[in-house]
Amino acid sequence: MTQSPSIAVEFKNVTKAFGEKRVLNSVSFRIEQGQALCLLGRSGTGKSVTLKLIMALMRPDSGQVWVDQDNVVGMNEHGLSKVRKKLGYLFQDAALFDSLTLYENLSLPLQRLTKKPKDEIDDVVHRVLSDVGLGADGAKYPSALSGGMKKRAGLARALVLEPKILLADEPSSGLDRITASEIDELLLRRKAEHGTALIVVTHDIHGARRVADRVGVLDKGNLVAFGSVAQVTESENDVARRLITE
Ligand SMILES: Nc1ncnc2c1ncn2[C@@H]1O[C@H](COP(=O)(O)OP(=O)(O)OP(=O)(O)O)[C@@H](O)[C@H]1O
Repeated sequence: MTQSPSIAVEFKNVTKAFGEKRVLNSVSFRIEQGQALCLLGRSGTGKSVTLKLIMALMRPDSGQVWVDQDNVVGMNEHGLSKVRKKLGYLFQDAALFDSLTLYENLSLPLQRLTKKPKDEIDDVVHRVLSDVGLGADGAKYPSALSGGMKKRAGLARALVLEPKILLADEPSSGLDRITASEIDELLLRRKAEHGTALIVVTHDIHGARRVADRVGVLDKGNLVAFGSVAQVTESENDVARRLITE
């Protein structure tokens, strides 16, 4: 089976349970290349599980998970490592090695996963660091960074391999409103300048309203609303409407 070339991520009737608890119940949605999806929902509704299914860190019980041109369900490790090169992840804790400088944290994946020579790696790392406003901070260790700087460093780490699709799990959690807006700006700029698709799990409705082309609301295992901010604001589903207009 082939997939439309413009698809970034598509779920087709994805179901996932842990024991008796059905976390996702036949969930289907599609996000195109260059679009931003914000996933909203109360705590424990399967938002992080959705990201893990996209990364193929988990398998669904049934259904298909398409990433770009491939259904990752049932794919072997060789295929998955190719697909994962298209994905960047911004984790809640930024996932930086504390014993390495920022520069070393960013150059490591380039050394491991590409054949780029050292001077090219230097160029890429400097460019990505300055893209996120940390151009002068490459020699610092993560412990010397503020919360907002750490998030930006995590974003730089996620972008250094130039992914087509960026997954972000609560990129603005723990940040003040202004710093959170700066992260949103960086995400939007990445989308505009590189056509990167964004899938952002967030509790920050303010940010979601600015960033999202599409909003998906998960509740009790179901995708209860999916559409533009305006469409979800008019949704017949109470939870979705309340979440987006909070
Ligand atoms: N590996 C696992 N084993 C068992 N249960 C799990 C596992 N991963 C997630 N769950 C359960 O699945 C449900 C959804 O978890 P998930 O982390 O996706 O929630 P979430 O919507 O991201 O919540 P939050 O907003 O609090 O981060 C929770 O009940 C969680 O306990």
